[in-house]
Amino acid sequence: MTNNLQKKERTAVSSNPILAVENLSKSYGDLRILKDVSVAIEAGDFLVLVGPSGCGKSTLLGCIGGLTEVTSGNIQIDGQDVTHTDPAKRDIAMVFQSYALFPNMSVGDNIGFGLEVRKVPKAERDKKISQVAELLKIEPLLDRAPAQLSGGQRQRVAMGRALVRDPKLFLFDEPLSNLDAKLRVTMRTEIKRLHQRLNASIIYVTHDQIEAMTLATKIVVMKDGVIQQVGTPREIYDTPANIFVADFMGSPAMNILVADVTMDGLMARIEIAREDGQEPLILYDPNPGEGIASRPAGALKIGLRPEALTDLGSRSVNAEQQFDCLLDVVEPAGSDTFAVIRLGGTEVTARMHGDVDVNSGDTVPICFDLSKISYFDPKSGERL
Ligand SMILES: Nc1ncnc2c1ncn2[C@@H]1O[C@H](COP(=O)(O)OP(=O)(O)OP(=O)(O)O)[C@@H](O)[C@H]1O
Repeated sequence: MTNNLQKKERTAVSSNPILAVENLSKSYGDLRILKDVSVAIEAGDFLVLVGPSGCGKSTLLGCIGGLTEVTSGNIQIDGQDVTHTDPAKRDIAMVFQSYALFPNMSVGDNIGFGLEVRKVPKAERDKKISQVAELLKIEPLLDRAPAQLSGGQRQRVAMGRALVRDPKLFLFDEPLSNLDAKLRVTMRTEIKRLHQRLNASIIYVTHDQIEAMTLATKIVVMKDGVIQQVGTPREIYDTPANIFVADFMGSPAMNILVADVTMDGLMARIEIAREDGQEPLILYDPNPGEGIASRPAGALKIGLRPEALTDLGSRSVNAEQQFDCLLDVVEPAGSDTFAVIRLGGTEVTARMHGDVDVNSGDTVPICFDLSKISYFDPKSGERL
């Protein structure tokens, strides 16, 4: 049962997908880069592939785009098998990190190039170019050369070149990574707005988990060429499939600590060791779920997001689950203040309101909100 559930969580099954990748593997010699990857999206989905550097995101995108030949498996776009189809015949448009604009062509010609290659008549081409330029707010730039543009403007032109084609599928490979932090956030919002307006089907690669959370309708988390979890941003954040996902998605990361978990009536009693001979922390989870209720008592790993450890009076916390904790380090971050506490043999992060007056070395009451606690197998790291 658990295995089936996990399997279901790790593949996205869809009845009428615009893209379906089935059992895809890619190797270079003996090096297995993608291992039996299956994923599908509906038209209008914004799928973000996220994972650490080298996990195979770009390779997967390359296979979908036809730039990388697959070793085994199958790729369908809108019901057509394109596994071995030439990239130009897949009805997709790609936007890369490097933008790859033609330096000797004007912005307008860059945007229209794909249409010209497809022998679209000039009048129709010009109409589409100006529509896209209006959409991206780059009309005044159409006669300029790429060298005369800022990074953000180049990024828009690269997007314009993709948008003008109106393809079945857009592929984006880290399109914002060359931009400075502020512009990244602005462009992120613009891409999201564009997606909402056009309802385009997008596959987007990033190693930035905030970009993934903010843009995606569906996230695929990868590690070492294997899909770890497929889900909405909320599912991935609230119910990570394993400790890797829990740790990778969210900033600061989810606190993972060792605890002794026993059933006490219908509640789970969670005992967390403290340092310096202090009494252990005893917490109660009223809704531990069948997976925990039916397990023998023993040590588990539990996951609590920083916002589940908070100051009194903030958010909806149960004041009964409140303990004095020594704040090792306090890090004010404007709207939030983060505090590091030593618990369960590790350092955990509490997220407090930015206006609480606390300093490193203070001992203050911290409330534990267990409504979104995660339990993980201590050996495999899988969600229980
Ligand atoms: N042509 C190739 N020959 C051999 N190994 C390759 C080749 N292309 C990619 N790799 C390896 O495949 C793995 C996955 O690379 P890929 O670019 O897909 O990762 P990624 O998740 O997109 O990483 P990043 O976020 O750093 O771009 C890496 O270990 C890389 O070294």
